[in-house]
Amino acid sequence: MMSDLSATDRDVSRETSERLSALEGLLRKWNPAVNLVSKESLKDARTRHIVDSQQLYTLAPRDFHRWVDLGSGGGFPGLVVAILAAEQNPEAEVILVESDQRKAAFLQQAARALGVKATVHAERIETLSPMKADVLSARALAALPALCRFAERHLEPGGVAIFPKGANHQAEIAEAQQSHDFSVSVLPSVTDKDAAILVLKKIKAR
Ligand SMILES: C[S@@+](CC[C@H](N)C(=O)[O-])C[C@H]1O[C@@H](n2cnc3c(N)ncnc32)[C@H](O)[C@@H]1O
Repeated sequence: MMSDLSATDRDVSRETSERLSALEGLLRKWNPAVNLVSKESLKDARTRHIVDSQQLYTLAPRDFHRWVDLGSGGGFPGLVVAILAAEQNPEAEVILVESDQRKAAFLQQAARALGVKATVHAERIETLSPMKADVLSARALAALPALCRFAERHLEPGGVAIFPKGANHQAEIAEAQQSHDFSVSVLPSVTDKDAAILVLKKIKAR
């Protein structure tokens, strides 16, 4: 595990830092009942979930209008994005999509308790009408070809997709290039030396 003292963690206001800590508290409280994240990952929740999500925010345009996080689970990265946007881009919309009703209830209640704006869609991505996002994210949801299909439907032309991926990311890129054209930047993760963050633009089916 690499350092959790990334620049992203230092450069937030006290209120934002308190909200991030409160999210960690809510995660620990709800996790035994709802299984939001693996029990093992809670030992290092700040790095594994919060800092891991914060680093994605820094890769998006600062003045994004609508960020859609697909398969948000316990709120990673979606709730962290909503917390950071409350300070840095308060007019922006943050939309979380989560089909598991209990997890969606957690997301709704957590956003309210944290005092941040987030819209939760408790339904399957496949049944949503096009979301017109200018930033789309998904962590641990699906392989890259499937994420590209979601992006085709939900990302505006000119938008950016941010997908954190594991050690297998190069193979996933090669597979996705069979079905889609896109530009991709492969960036290192500050929380896991084997992981990468893929930033895709101009995603189009071949
Ligand atoms: C492995 S979890 C990852 C959760 C979170 N993004 C994270 O990284 O901690 C994947 C989540 O996506 C949700 N999910 C899976 N398929 C979905 C779909 N088709 N539509 C909406 N949510 C979906 C699951 O319920 C689950 O909470």
